Amino acid sequence: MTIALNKAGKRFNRDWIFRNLTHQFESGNSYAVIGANGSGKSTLLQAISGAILLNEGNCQWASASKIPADKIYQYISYCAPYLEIVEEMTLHEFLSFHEQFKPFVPGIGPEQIIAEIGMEAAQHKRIAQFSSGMKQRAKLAQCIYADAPIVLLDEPCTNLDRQGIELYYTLIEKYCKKRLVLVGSNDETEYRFCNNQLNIMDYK
Ligand SMILES: Nc1ncnc2c1ncn2[C@@H]1O[C@H](COP(=O)(O)OP(=O)(O)OP(=O)(O)O)[C@@H](O)[C@H]1O
Repeated sequence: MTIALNKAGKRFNRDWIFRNLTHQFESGNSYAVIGANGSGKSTLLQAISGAILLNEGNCQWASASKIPADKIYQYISYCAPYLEIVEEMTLHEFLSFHEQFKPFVPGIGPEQIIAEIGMEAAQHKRIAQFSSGMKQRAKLAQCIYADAPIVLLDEPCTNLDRQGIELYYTLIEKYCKKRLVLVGSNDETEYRFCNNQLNIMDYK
């Protein structure tokens, strides 16, 4: 999988968030998108996901052949604080529901995921009753266990305690090595495994 940004630019009203951004991202690599609060990390991840349009330049996605923009969501798994989860469901229901749209990595189902993320005791509790750290574990699980070649993680350790952060590293190590991973963050804890860095401040 490759993602190629070519002279990409995004503005909201008259404010350019980034401009003239040319960069190639490849499977088997992990990229930290860094920069101060409000610099445009989430905006860039959303543009790469195809959720928002660029104002100049382009983003091209390719596997064996070019992937059209309206199909790229099938190849992407996304975890971010601004993405909601269905809180009326229990964790088990939520994972089973999600699996119908995007299958999990082969051989893994909701039960095994719940065991691996250490949430057996909470699996039949409504997500609305979860703590913020438990919700984040559920979001990470839904994202990382999905069998998608591109993994976009925006502030992935939000609300996680030390054990939650260890779990995050374990999931990255176990399931993300061959994928294309982008982490939007200004906290090194979240992106210390990344072998590439892109500072959004360089594209102002
Ligand atoms: N829909 C929108 N309409 C107008 N401005 C927006 C919109 N979304 C984001 N912005 C602005 O774009 C800029 C970049 O925001 P973005 O959320 O991408 O930053 P960030 O680097 O992810 O920040 P943080 O580290 O705080 O999460 C900010 O000034 C923000 O106010």
